[in-house]
Amino acid sequence: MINFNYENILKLNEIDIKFDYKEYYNRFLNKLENTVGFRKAIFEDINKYKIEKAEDVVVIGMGGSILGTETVYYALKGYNKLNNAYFLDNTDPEKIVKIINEIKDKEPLIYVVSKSGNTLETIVNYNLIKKEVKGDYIFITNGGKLLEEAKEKGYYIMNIPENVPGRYSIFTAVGLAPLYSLNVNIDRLINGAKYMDKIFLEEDFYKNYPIINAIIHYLYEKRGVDIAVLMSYVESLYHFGEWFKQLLGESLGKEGKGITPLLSIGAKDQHSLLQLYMDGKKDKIITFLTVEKYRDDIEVEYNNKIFKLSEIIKYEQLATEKALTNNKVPNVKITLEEVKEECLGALLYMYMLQIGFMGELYNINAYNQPAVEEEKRICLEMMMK
Ligand SMILES: O=P(O)(O)OC[C@H]1O[C@H](O)[C@H](O)[C@@H](O)[C@@H]1O
Repeated sequence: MINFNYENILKLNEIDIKFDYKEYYNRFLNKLENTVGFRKAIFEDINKYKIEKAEDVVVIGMGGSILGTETVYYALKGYNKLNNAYFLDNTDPEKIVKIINEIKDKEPLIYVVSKSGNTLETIVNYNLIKKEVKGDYIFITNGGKLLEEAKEKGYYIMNIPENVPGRYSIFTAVGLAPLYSLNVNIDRLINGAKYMDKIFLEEDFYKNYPIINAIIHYLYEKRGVDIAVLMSYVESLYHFGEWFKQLLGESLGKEGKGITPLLSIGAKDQHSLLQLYMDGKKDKIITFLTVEKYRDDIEVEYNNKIFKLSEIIKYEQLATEKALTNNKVPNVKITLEEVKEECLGALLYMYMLQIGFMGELYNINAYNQPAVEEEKRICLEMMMK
């Protein structure tokens, strides 16, 4: 289903991964049992999220309230029989007006997703949709202006467990309800997370993917390697990168600490950023994201030899990995069997566990984001002058 390979880290032998992690691990398990709910969420009865399916589904949200849903939808779109999704996840007028023009003659199912219920962009986009589009509404929110609106209008309301932070909430109503409406098999998504949970409980540290990847990144960051490059050789996982960016950046970027996420797509970025990775500052660790099997393939001739395109991109990934290792650039590799619900569920949950555990290693709160409030205050003062 999913494999994590860190042989190149062992080859470089620059860090001692025989790290005494048990105290941190037990503290993390305890936190997941008693204060942070994203692990408990995967064991909930998910039938409560199966509200209805719809040909056209609008999702209005920001950050953790929409990035996970986009990740799964765009990864599967075109291969699974999915319904039409329209994501209002920004305030770019060109993007939003285009979407409104696409849906104004349809009668979509509209999800308004916001844990706080007070996010500016989500309220603004809801106000636009309310004015321009006829449809049925489902609100997924715990409070604020949007909960008041939903109650006043009598809309269907779903809540998010208070102890599940937004960027860790894909396996709650936030992701599962809209994905069900879009015809994603959410049972298989959760099964993938449960598969990863078994790996997370693995006593053998060297097989515990999220823990060992956390320790590798932590020990390398201590050596000044504080940029985590996610280099995906699967373009349909582009939105996973956007989700990963928020999870890593917002969870660990505190108290002057943090690791900077940097997204790359292979093979393209071999022609744009590889020079920097190979011969620039040695401050990056590369995570390759690959698949055993692409869902499409085609034969092509090169230098009088016939290849499958999947063979070529795999040679390119392996060559990049080898060149980086030769140049002592640390790198690890995650390989999905293929892009399907189970593998996506396992991947998303692996990173929640990895980054949550890194919060334990750094002894910081990986679940809040106090620093984002200042911008909101300044923006509101400017807008309401
Ligand atoms: O779900 P909401 O309350 O609307 O929050 C949406 C997003 O905005 C906040 O400002 C935080 O930066 C994110 O962690 C959060 O996911």
